[in-house]
Amino acid sequence: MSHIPPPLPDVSLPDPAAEDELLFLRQRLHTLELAMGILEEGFWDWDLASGRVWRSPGFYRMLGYAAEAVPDTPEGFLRLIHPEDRERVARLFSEFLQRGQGTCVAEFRCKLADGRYLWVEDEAFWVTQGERVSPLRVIGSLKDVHKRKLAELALRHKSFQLENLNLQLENLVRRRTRELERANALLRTQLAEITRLSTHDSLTELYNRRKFEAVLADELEKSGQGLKPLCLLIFDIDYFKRINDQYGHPVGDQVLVGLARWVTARMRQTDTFARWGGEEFILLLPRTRREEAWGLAERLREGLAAEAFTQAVRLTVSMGVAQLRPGETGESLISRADQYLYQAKLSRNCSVSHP
Ligand SMILES: Nc1nc2c(ncn2[C@@H]2O[C@H](COP(=O)(O)OP(=O)(O)OP(=O)(O)O)[C@@H](O)[C@H]2O)c(=O)[nH]1
Repeated sequence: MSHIPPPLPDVSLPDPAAEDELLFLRQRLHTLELAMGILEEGFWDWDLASGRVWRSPGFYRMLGYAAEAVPDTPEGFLRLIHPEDRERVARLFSEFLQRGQGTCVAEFRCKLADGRYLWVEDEAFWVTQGERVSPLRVIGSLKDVHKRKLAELALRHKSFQLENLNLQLENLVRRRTRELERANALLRTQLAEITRLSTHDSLTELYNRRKFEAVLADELEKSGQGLKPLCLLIFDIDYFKRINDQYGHPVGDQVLVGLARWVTARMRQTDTFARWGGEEFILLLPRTRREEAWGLAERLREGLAAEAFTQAVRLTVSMGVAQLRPGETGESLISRADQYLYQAKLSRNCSVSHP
């Protein structure tokens, strides 16, 4: 190994004890020099008085330079530090020098002889000698931390990527949740609308025939199949076709809506009002005798005839009124009221009822 120095030449001293001590010291120094030659780590020793830096063989081996290729000054080494790290390291080192004691550790990239860069860790110490208070030298070690540093950087990069992915994922989840909430709200609205349409007439917003029949079945039960009075009133607008023909279908629609609102406003809470079809409407009057139902039919008929609907449209209605007979079915009750309506239609603008 060319870097291992030969032992120092023997120098004879007159005092045998001093000679023994010198021999012992020479051997230790030689051991130290051998160790320096073997160690992988690099060592350096800066003598502040001369300004020169000594570096160990391991130092040059690590960086691949011949000893004479790196000037033996701190600046000579500073030039090998990666430009992106140089200022930081120089600042750290200068602060350390100003402190005049302690240690300083820095990690940076160092340029190798083949042009590549190696991550190293440089640790510097102040050295005082003997009784002297002011330090004379600064020494340090240089370690190859390239693999560890690359793994650390790769890990940092991965964790950065992960954080980014996490953020993207969170954003995606937030966006999807918002979309789902919107879709759910839309579905709820649509479902409510479908439910409403299954029970309501879309033009007048009254109950439709289906819902009315369900209510009728309930009320039949409640009436004890006719033991308690229950009346049904069917009415139909007279000559409604003429209104459509004269004012147009949209006005006809508005008239139907106006009539529905007008009657609804005059109903009792227990009554059920529905559009039976076309310009035909139906009213269910629980706990109501035929005479009362008849009175109501007449009041509605007269009131409607006196009312001016949209575009001052005037109309009359014909009514059929029937009270549930004991044991009678809902179908039969409707059919009877319809027959009375048919009879009313013979003269129009009147109500017909039979016991
Ligand atoms: N605008 C509008 N017209 C409707 C609607 N449903 C049914 N009609 C109309 O109602 C009219 C019913 O005509 P008809 O059955 O001849 O009865 P009418 O003209 O009222 O005569 P009578 O009932 O015999 O007095 C038709 O012209 C239908 O087009 C609706 O939702 N909107």
